[in-house]
Amino acid sequence: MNIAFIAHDRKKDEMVNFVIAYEQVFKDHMLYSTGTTGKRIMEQTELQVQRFMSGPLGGDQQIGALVAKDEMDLIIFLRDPLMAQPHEPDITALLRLCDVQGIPVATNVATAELLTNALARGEFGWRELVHKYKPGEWQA
Ligand SMILES: O=C(CO)COP(=O)(O)O
Repeated sequence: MNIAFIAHDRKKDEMVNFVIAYEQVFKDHMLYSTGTTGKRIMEQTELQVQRFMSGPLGGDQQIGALVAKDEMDLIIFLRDPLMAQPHEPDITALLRLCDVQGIPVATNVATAELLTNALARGEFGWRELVHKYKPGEWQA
Protein backbone atom coordinates (compact mmCIF):
# COMPACT_ATOMS: atom_id res chain seq x y z
CA MET A 1 0.00 0.00 0.00
CA ASN A 2 1.03 3.59 -0.55
CA ILE A 3 0.74 5.53 2.69
CA ALA A 4 1.30 9.26 3.24
CA PHE A 5 2.16 10.97 6.52
CA ILE A 6 1.57 14.68 6.99
CA ALA A 7 1.67 16.57 10.27
CA HIS A 8 1.46 20.23 11.13
CA ASP A 9 4.22 21.57 13.36
CA ARG A 10 2.48 21.23 16.70
CA LYS A 11 1.41 17.68 15.74
CA LYS A 12 4.81 16.41 14.66
CA ASP A 13 5.77 14.88 18.01
CA GLU A 14 2.43 13.06 18.08
CA MET A 15 3.04 11.81 14.54
CA VAL A 16 6.54 10.56 15.30
CA ASN A 17 5.32 8.74 18.43
CA PHE A 18 2.47 7.24 16.44
CA VAL A 19 4.74 6.01 13.65
CA ILE A 20 7.22 4.57 16.19
CA ALA A 21 4.34 2.66 17.82
CA TYR A 22 3.27 1.16 14.47
CA GLU A 23 6.67 0.91 12.80
CA GLN A 24 6.30 -2.87 12.36
CA VAL A 25 3.08 -2.32 10.41
CA PHE A 26 4.37 0.52 8.25
CA LYS A 27 7.70 -1.13 7.35
CA ASP A 28 5.97 -3.39 4.80
CA HIS A 29 4.51 -0.49 2.80
CA MET A 30 5.58 2.36 0.51
CA LEU A 31 5.74 5.48 2.63
CA TYR A 32 5.46 9.09 1.52
CA SER A 33 5.33 12.38 3.38
CA THR A 34 5.59 16.11 3.23
CA GLY A 35 9.13 17.42 3.72
CA THR A 36 9.59 18.09 7.39
CA THR A 37 7.25 15.36 8.62
CA GLY A 38 9.22 12.74 6.68
CA LYS A 39 12.53 14.10 7.92
CA ARG A 40 11.37 13.73 11.52
CA ILE A 41 10.05 10.20 10.89
CA MET A 42 13.29 9.06 9.27
CA GLU A 43 15.38 10.59 12.06
CA GLN A 44 13.47 8.68 14.71
CA THR A 45 12.64 5.37 13.04
CA GLU A 46 14.31 2.90 10.67
CA LEU A 47 11.68 3.59 8.00
CA GLN A 48 12.43 4.89 4.54
CA VAL A 49 10.04 7.64 3.49
CA GLN A 50 9.81 9.32 0.09
CA ARG A 51 9.62 12.98 1.00
CA PHE A 52 7.87 15.63 -1.06
CA MET A 53 8.18 19.37 -0.55
CA SER A 54 7.27 20.95 2.73
CA GLY A 55 3.51 21.52 3.05
CA PRO A 56 3.51 25.31 2.69
CA LEU A 57 5.73 24.99 -0.40
CA GLY A 58 3.47 22.53 -2.21
CA GLY A 59 3.91 19.15 -0.50
CA ASP A 60 0.19 18.71 0.16
CA GLN A 61 -0.46 19.35 -3.52
CA GLN A 62 2.18 16.82 -4.58
CA ILE A 63 0.51 14.16 -2.45
CA GLY A 64 -2.83 15.38 -3.81
CA ALA A 65 -1.59 14.66 -7.33
CA LEU A 66 -1.12 10.99 -6.37
CA VAL A 67 -4.55 10.95 -4.73
CA ALA A 68 -6.09 12.36 -7.92
CA LYS A 69 -4.61 9.39 -9.82
CA ASP A 70 -5.97 7.02 -7.14
CA GLU A 71 -2.41 5.96 -6.28
CA MET A 72 -2.52 6.69 -2.55
CA ASP A 73 -4.18 4.13 -0.28
CA LEU A 74 -4.08 5.73 3.16
CA ILE A 75 -3.35 9.24 4.36
CA ILE A 76 -2.54 10.09 7.94
CA PHE A 77 -2.76 13.85 8.19
CA LEU A 78 -2.45 15.14 11.74
CA ARG A 79 -3.79 18.65 11.34
CA ASP A 80 -3.50 21.43 13.86
CA PRO A 81 -7.10 22.48 14.47
CA LEU A 82 -6.08 25.46 16.60
CA MET A 83 -3.77 27.31 14.25
CA ALA A 84 -4.45 28.84 10.83
CA GLN A 85 -2.12 27.62 8.10
CA PRO A 86 -0.89 29.87 5.27
CA HIS A 87 -1.56 27.08 2.79
CA GLU A 88 -5.10 26.27 3.99
CA PRO A 89 -6.40 26.08 0.38
CA ASP A 90 -3.89 23.32 -0.38
CA ILE A 91 -5.00 21.37 2.69
CA THR A 92 -8.66 21.71 1.75
CA ALA A 93 -7.86 20.63 -1.80
CA LEU A 94 -6.06 17.50 -0.60
CA LEU A 95 -8.91 16.46 1.68
CA ARG A 96 -11.41 17.14 -1.07
CA LEU A 97 -9.53 14.87 -3.47
CA CYS A 98 -9.52 12.13 -0.82
CA ASP A 99 -13.31 12.39 -0.77
CA VAL A 100 -13.47 12.42 -4.57
CA GLN A 101 -11.51 9.17 -4.75
CA GLY A 102 -12.78 7.62 -1.52
CA ILE A 103 -9.34 7.38 0.05
CA PRO A 104 -9.15 6.56 3.78
CA VAL A 105 -7.80 9.65 5.53
CA ALA A 106 -7.22 10.16 9.25
CA THR A 107 -7.01 13.72 10.51
CA ASN A 108 -6.46 12.83 14.17
CA VAL A 109 -4.54 10.12 15.97
CA ALA A 110 -7.66 8.24 17.14
CA THR A 111 -8.76 7.64 13.55
CA ALA A 112 -5.18 6.97 12.56
CA GLU A 113 -5.06 4.12 15.10
CA LEU A 114 -8.29 2.58 13.82
CA LEU A 115 -7.17 2.71 10.19
CA THR A 116 -3.68 1.43 10.97
CA ASN A 117 -5.10 -1.50 12.92
CA ALA A 118 -7.36 -2.26 9.95
CA LEU A 119 -4.28 -2.15 7.72
CA ALA A 120 -2.46 -4.55 10.06
CA ARG A 121 -5.41 -6.96 9.87
CA GLY A 122 -5.23 -6.92 6.06
CA GLU A 123 -8.47 -5.04 5.60
CA PHE A 124 -7.16 -2.85 2.80
CA GLY A 125 -7.46 -5.64 0.25
CA TRP A 126 -10.12 -3.71 -1.66
CA ARG A 127 -7.44 -1.16 -2.53
CA GLU A 128 -5.56 -3.94 -4.36
CA LEU A 129 -8.53 -4.16 -6.70
CA VAL A 130 -8.30 -0.43 -7.37
CA HIS A 131 -4.65 -0.87 -8.34
CA LYS A 132 -5.41 -3.89 -10.50
CA TYR A 133 -8.35 -2.63 -12.50
CA LYS A 134 -9.05 0.66 -14.17
CA PRO A 135 -12.15 2.57 -13.05
CA GLY A 136 -15.33 1.00 -14.37
CA GLU A 137 -13.76 -2.35 -15.21
CA TRP A 138 -14.50 -4.00 -11.90
CA GLN A 139 -18.13 -2.97 -11.56
CA ALA A 140 -19.47 -5.37 -14.18
O1 LIG B 1 2.25 21.81 6.33
C1 LIG B 1 2.14 20.61 6.26
C2 LIG B 1 0.88 20.02 5.81
O2 LIG B 1 -0.13 20.93 5.47
C3 LIG B 1 3.24 19.71 6.63
O3 LIG B 1 4.44 20.04 5.98
P1 LIG B 1 5.82 19.63 6.61
O4 LIG B 1 5.80 18.17 6.84
O5 LIG B 1 6.86 20.00 5.61
O6 LIG B 1 5.97 20.42 7.89
